[in-house]
Amino acid sequence: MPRRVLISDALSPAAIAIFKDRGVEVDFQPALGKDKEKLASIVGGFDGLAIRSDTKVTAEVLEKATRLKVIGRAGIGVDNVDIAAATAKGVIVMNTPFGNSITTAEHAIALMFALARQIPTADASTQAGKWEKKRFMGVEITGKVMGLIGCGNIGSIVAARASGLHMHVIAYDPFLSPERAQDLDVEKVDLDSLLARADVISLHTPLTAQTKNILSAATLAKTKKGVRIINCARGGLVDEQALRALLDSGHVAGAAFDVFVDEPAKENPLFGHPNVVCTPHLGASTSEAQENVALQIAEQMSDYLTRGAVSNAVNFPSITAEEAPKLRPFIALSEYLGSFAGQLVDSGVTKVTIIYEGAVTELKTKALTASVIAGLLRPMLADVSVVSAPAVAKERGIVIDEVSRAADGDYESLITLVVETETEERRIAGTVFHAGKPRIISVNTIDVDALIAPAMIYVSNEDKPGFIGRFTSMLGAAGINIATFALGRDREGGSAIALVAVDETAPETVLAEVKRLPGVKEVKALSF
Ligand SMILES: NC(=O)C1=CN([C@@H]2O[C@H](COP(=O)(O)OP(=O)(O)OC[C@H]3O[C@@H](n4cnc5c(N)ncnc54)[C@H](O)[C@@H]3O)[C@@H](O)[C@H]2O)C=CC1
Ligand SMILES: O=C(O)C(=O)COP(=O)(O)O
Repeated sequence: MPRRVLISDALSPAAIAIFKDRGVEVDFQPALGKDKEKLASIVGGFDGLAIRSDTKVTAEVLEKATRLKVIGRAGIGVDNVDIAAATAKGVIVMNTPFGNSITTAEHAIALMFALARQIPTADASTQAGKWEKKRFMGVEITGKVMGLIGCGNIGSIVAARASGLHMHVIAYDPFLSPERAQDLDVEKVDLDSLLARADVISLHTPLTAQTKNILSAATLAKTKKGVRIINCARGGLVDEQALRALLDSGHVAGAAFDVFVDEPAKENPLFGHPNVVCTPHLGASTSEAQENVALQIAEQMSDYLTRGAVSNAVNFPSITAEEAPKLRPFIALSEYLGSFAGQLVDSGVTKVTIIYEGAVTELKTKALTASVIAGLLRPMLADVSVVSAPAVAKERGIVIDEVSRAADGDYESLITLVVETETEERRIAGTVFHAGKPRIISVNTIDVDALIAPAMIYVSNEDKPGFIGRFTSMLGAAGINIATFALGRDREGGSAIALVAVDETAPETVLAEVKRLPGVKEVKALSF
């Protein structure tokens, strides 16, 4: 069935051609994002949803998105997507982290000049025929201190532009390394010194619990008199009421805002002040940036939907189109290992250790770990997916440990899964042979060689003569056909296991009969 993508925001039409070229059907409804009800009513028919900031992908929308596999944000901020709800549903959320950063940095600089020379009000006054030359006394930018809150992609471009304008750039960003600060010719400072020293403050962080109201009444009070404040990042970083009060008192000389707590902003505490310049979330709105982000998101989404490649996902590790086919059999193996263990354990899982050995360590083991966890949880939680599994496991307090080491046995690649519960430990290992078929090669340290089949029976027993004959006769008598039969034991007369692929699922009554055979310790029907 062809993949279908809904574009619910004003993306550049360049995206449509890319989707079509890659064999993905597109429904382009650029105004749909503003209509939550309509979006929810049709989203169920699509595998992909391409958006900008107008579309709010809430838990309610996701609830209806039964077929959705990927949300693509043509831009940077994904705060309009309920990532936790998307992850819980196994939906990949990807963005284009660089496509509009230059454009947004340029908007911050444009706003700085608009404030410094009062260009919007001077323009309005001049065109009204007033010629108020004396009213519009500006300030020079050269030699002033630019204080950046957040110095990531956009902040660092603003830093370079500001340095080019002969400003002294200081930055508050706890994640900015001293080496990177030096490369950028930026002085790394703490928030209080930035507030005390900056003539212009420009915000470039995402909106998080830590950054919400980072400029609050208390922090704004520590700013230098005459400061100018620019927000091209996200509404909510600045307390709008508190800023208005300081504009009114004359402490803050000007504010230029592109983003607001409530968008679209029809009313706002900042509106109407003579020293405020506002734009309607235009930071990313240049033809160059829009072309960039539309092309990029269409490529990324098509690559995922048609080839399994994941790039720039905020809730899943990246996988290139070249890696995807190599990874696929190992993803299947990982899910089988997890599912096998999940079907064997009887009590709550507390810890999962996944040991990767040999060539498989070169692959994206994060994706494999996610697959193991999805397989492990699926017998207990119906709709867990590779995307949602790590978050679900974390929520349940399951400790996940990943170990990678060189091969030291017969296999080029080996994955061993150790699952601990309050009462037991299970250890299952598997590999992928050249033909790409996953195989189980040991269970609880007993060697075996079994291909995985949709229906299997697992038996652990004492290694005593007569068991196999009785067991297979029992299956025969119940009309259960054996497809393959794999055996293993630790030593003669010790512990043994049987992994039997059968043509149909063995009923409980038959399993109970097998359990009563002498020497049988455990019997389970497995389905994959
Ligand atoms: N107005 C518009 O149209 C646009 C707005 N944006 C917004 O700009 C913001 C920044 O984007 P990028 O630079 O691409 O993101 P980025 O992730 O590259 O940089 C963000 C920086 O903020 C820093 N940071 C995080 N928490 C912090 C904290 N508590 N205090 C100080 N610094 C902190 C991070 O360490 C990072 O260096 C995002 O919110 C994005 O959504 C992006 C594009 C267009
Ligand atoms: O990329 C971002 O984070 C933006 O805020 C740009 O938003 P937009 O795509 O213009 O609605």
